[in-house]
Amino acid sequence: MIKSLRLIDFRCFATLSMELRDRGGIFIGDNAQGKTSILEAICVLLRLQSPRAKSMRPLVRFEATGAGVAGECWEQELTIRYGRGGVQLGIDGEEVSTQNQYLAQSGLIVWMGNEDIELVRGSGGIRRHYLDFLCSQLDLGYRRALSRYRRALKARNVLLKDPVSREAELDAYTEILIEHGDYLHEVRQRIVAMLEPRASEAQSNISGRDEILSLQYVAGSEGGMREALAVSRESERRQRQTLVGPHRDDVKIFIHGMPASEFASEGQQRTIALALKLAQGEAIEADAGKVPIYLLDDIFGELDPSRRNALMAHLPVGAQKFITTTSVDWLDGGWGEWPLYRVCDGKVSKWERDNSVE
Ligand SMILES: Nc1ncnc2c1ncn2[C@@H]1O[C@H](COP(=O)(O)OP(=O)(O)OP(=O)(O)O)[C@@H](O)[C@H]1O
Repeated sequence: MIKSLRLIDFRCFATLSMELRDRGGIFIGDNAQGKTSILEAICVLLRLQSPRAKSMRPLVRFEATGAGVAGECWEQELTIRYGRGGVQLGIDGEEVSTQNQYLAQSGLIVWMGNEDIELVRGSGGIRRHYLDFLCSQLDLGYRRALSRYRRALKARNVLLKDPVSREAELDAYTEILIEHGDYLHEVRQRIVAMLEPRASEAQSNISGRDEILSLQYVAGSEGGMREALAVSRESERRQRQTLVGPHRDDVKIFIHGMPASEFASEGQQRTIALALKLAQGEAIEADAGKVPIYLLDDIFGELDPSRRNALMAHLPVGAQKFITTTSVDWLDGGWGEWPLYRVCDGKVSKWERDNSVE
């Protein structure tokens, strides 16, 4: 659970300091007021990663030179400072030297956003990103393996493009790809196997129908990295790039045995995306033994009332959940027990219930 959040020069917030409740809360406001930025800050604080920025730089308030995020999470004080000297991480006032050390203690999350529909109809890269975010929360070695794999892949592709053959160097990078590629493959395969039954059940629950969802992990390195690289050696020389490995993995999604990207309606695709995220939360709980925090960024507008209510009913009761929305009308008066906040122009105040029909 996150008990408090403090921001300095983060996105549109010059400063923000707020206590958070165990249940979570609903942040209500017009567009471009700062709602998503609050959820983003929680995501950064817990996972050192923003769902919409590749680096920390865009998170710094326009006029400022650095940004800070801090909060009490699972009884520890987490701090992140970002400025000219880079990123500084702290837990309970002690500086933490590596991101992995910080992430091992920080906390787990599920992010749900409007763009999640791309999990179903977008490219394989989007599904790999979804898997990477989940796998790195469940496997401590995953992030390191992924970053070493990516670096070796990049270097190897440069060598393959070089007209001068540099076999010894190529072989050295091949070994790194094999070591980390097989590791990534094993973790992804295990996690997809955990996801499938959970996603399938969530799909039936949210749709309220017998919609059969199935997943298939398609490895980009059939038969293991060493064999796959040996088989593709001639083709990769011709095409001048590494053709096999986890960077080519995908997760195929089927509804009633048919590819969901081609056969599912938009509403079904949104439901599948939600089911994948609910499955993510359950997999985290089963594997890590911790209930993740759920961050739901403005997803209710696109769902019909029955799917909205089904989603609310299937979010784990004991989990802390933070939701952003432009209006609470869809809650249908069911907001009685939710802490409600108004977000306006980079400031947060208590939502006055009398305003709820604005
Ligand atoms: N680095 C930054 N510094 C200052 N302001 C920023 C920065 N990055 C984004 N903003 C601005 O912060 C404001 C709030 O953005 P945010 O995405 O949090 O809004 P929101 O309330 O979630 O809006 P919506 O409902 O449209 O999703 C926007 O006006 C955005 O342009």
